[in-house]
Amino acid sequence: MAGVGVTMEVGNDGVAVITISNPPVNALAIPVIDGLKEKFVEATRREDVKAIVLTGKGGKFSGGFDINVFEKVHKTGDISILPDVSVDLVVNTIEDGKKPVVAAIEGLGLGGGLELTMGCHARIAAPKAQLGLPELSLGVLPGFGGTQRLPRLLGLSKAVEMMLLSKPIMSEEGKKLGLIDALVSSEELLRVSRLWALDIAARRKPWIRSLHRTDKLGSLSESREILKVARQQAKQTAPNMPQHLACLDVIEEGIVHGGYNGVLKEARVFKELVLSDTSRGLVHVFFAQRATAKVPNVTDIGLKPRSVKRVAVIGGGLMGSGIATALILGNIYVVLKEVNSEYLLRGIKMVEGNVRGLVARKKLAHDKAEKALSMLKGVLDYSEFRNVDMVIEAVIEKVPLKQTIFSEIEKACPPHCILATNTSTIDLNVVGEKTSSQDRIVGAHFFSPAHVMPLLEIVRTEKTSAQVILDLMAVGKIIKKVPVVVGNCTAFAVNRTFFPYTQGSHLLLNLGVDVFRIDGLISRFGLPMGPFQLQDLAGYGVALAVGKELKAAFSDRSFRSPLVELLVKSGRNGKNNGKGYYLYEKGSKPKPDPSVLPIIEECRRVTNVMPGGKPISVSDNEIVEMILFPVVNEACRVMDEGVVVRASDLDVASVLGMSFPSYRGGIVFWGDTVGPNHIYTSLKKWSELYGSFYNPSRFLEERATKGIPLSAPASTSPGSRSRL
Ligand SMILES: C[C@H](O)CC(=O)SCCNC(=O)CCNC(=O)[C@H](O)C(C)(C)COP(=O)(O)OP(=O)(O)OC[C@H]1O[C@@H](n2cnc3c(N)ncnc32)[C@H](O)[C@@H]1OP(=O)(O)O
Repeated sequence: MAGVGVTMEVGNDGVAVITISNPPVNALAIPVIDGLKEKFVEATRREDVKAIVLTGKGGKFSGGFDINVFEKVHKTGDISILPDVSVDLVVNTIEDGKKPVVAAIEGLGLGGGLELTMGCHARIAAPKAQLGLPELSLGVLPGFGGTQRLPRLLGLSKAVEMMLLSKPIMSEEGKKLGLIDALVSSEELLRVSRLWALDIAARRKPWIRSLHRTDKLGSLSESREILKVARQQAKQTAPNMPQHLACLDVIEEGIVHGGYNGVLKEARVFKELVLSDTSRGLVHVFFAQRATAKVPNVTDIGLKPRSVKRVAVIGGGLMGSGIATALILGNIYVVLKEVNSEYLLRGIKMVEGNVRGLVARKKLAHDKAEKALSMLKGVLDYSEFRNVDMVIEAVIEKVPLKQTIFSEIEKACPPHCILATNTSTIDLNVVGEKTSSQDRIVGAHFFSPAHVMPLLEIVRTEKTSAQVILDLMAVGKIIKKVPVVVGNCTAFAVNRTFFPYTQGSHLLLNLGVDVFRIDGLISRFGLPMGPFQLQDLAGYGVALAVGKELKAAFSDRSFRSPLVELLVKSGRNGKNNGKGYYLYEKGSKPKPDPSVLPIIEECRRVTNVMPGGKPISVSDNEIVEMILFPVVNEACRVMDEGVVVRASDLDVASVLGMSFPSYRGGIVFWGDTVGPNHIYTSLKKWSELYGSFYNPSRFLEERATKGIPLSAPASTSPGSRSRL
C-alpha cells in the first residue's frame, strides 16, 4: 500500500518526530501499528533523541484503528489478528517509556487515534480538530485504553457522555476541559510540540501519565452515581446493544481497581464485543454507507459534478417545505412556488417553523438560521425559473398534474436544468411522458421530515444522464444527505421493499393478533415505533393513496383490508386529529385506545381470514418474523430486478429511510444473519396456511436452496436483470 507506514525524523534539537501516514484518514492499520512500535523502540534506544513528538501526515492525526480489520475478524472469526496495542504500545512503550512524548494533533483525533494521544504526556492541538471516541457506534468500545484515560483527563461525566453518544468535541472545547494542553495554529503546531517535549524532558513541564491520574475522577460514590444514571439511560436508548453497558462496566473497573486493571478488562471485553452481531451489523453499515458513493458508469467515468446554486421547489406542502428547508440549510438558494398566495404563505411559514425548530432544539445557531432563511424566495409563477439549475417537483401524487408541470417546466427552465420529482411511487417515465427531456428527468425522493431524515433516494430511468445523477448526488452531499442511486419501478427501492411491512401487520391483525402487541414487539425489535403507530403518524390519507398504487402494481401479493377506511369512517385520522389506534394529547405519550378494538373486530369479520374463525396462536418471535420476512422477500425481488446497484445499498436505505435498526446491519444483512433458508421455509409454511402474500420469491428460493447469501452479487444468480 503506497504511502502507508510510519516515518521518524530526528532534528538537531534532539526531538524525534514520528509521523503516521495512511491516507485519507491515517487509519491505524496493522502495518502502521507495527511501524509505530518500531519507531518508538528506535527513538527510545537512540542516544541523540531526548524527546518525541507523535503526529499525523497531511493535516490529520488519525481517524482511529483500521475498521477494515474488524471486517476481517467478522469474516474469519479470528480475533488473533487484533494486535496488542493497549498494553504493549500505549502503556509500556509510550506512556511508561523513558522519553517524554507529545502528541501534535490536527484535523482528526478519533477512536484509537485519540487514545494514542492520551497515552502521550501532553497534547497540543490546532484549532477545529475533531476529538472523540466513536467506538460504540461500531459495536465495540475504545480498546486502546480510552475508557480509562478519557475520564481521567476530562472528568467522568463528560467522558461518559462522549463515549455513550459517540459524539466528538472540537479541540477548542478539549482545551477548556483539559484534554488538550495547548491550542496553537497549524503552522506553529510542530514547533510548539517539540519545545513542549523538550520542556518535559528537562522537567520544566510536568511529565504526566494519564492512567495514573485520579484528580478529576471525584469520589467513589459520585462516580457510582454518574454510572448508575448512565446505565439507566443506556438501557432506554440502546436496549438491544451490549456495548453501552459493557463500556460502563469497564470504566467502573478502572475507578474501583485502578486504571491498569481497567485497561486489562477493556482489552478482554473489546475482544468479546468485536465478535458480536451488533458490531458485525454496525461495521457493515459503516462501509455500506460509504459504498453508496460509488455508482458504476456514473462516478467512475471521469465526470465532474456541475455546481447547483439555485433550485426551484414546486409545492409548499409538508414535503416541499421540508425539501426547501434542507436546501437553504445547505446554502442553496431556493425559489418556492405555490399556486396561490395563501398556500405560498403557509409553505414559507412551514420552512420558517422547520428552521426555528432546529434553533430551539439547539441544532442550529441563530445567525445560521437567519442566513438560511434569507436564501428563500416565494413565487407564484415560473418567471424566476429561467435561471435555476434544478427543479424539484413536490406536489400531490396525481399523474396528470405532474405531467402538466413537467411540460411547463421544460419550457420555463434553461436547457441545463435538472428536472427532478419527489414522487414516492409514480413511474418516472410516466411523469416525464409529455416532455422531450428524458435525459434530465430524475427522482429526488426525500423521506419525511425531509430536513431531518438522512436518506435521499435518487431514482434514474434508462434515459437519465450520468451527469444529472452525479449532480444530484453532489447536491445530496451538500445538504448532508446520503444519496442512494436506484432504478425506476413502482415505489422505487425503499417504499417498495417496505410495502409488505404495513401489509404484513394488517394481515396479522386480521388473523387475530392484538394491534398493540404487534406494535410493542416491533419497537422492541428496534424500530422507533410499531407499524400502526407509524400509520397514525403518516396519516390515513397517505396510507390509502399509496396503498392503492401498490396494490395495483403488486396485486399478486397484496392483502386487502378495509380497516383504514373503517377508521376514517369512525372519525379517526391518526395523529392529525388526535385519534387513531392511539389517542394523542399534547404533552403526553400516545396512549393505546381500547375503543379501536370493536372497529378491528368489524374488519376481521369482513376479511374473514382467521382459520376456522379463531385467532391464530403465534409466538412473539413469529410475529416479528411474519412482518419482516415478507419485507426481506420483497428486498429479494428488488435485488433480482436490479433496482439497486448492490445489496448493501438496500441496507443503508432501510436504515436511513425506514429507521431499520443499524445494529442489525440493514434489511438484507439481517436476512442473511437470520438465514435465507429459515426465511424461505417459514414463508413457504405461512403461504400454505395464510395465502399468497407469503409466497417466497424466485430469488429467495434459489439462494436458500443453493446456500448462497442474499447479499452475494447478482452474477451468482443466473437470469437476474438490471435497471441500472
Ligand atoms: C481500538 C480502537 O479503540 C478502535 C477504533 O479506533 S475504531 C475506529 C474509530 N474511528 C471511527 O469510528 C472514525 C470512523 N471514520 C469517520 O467517522 C469518518 O470517516 C471521518 C470523520 C474520519 C472522515 O469523514 P469523511 O471526511 O466524510 O470521509 P469518509 O468518506 O467517511 O472516509 C474516507 C475514507 O476513509 C475510510 N475510513 C475512515 N475512517 C476509517 C477507519 N477508522 N478505518 C478504515 N478506514 C476508514 C472510509 O472508509 C473512506 O474510505 P473510501 O474512500 O474507500 O470509501
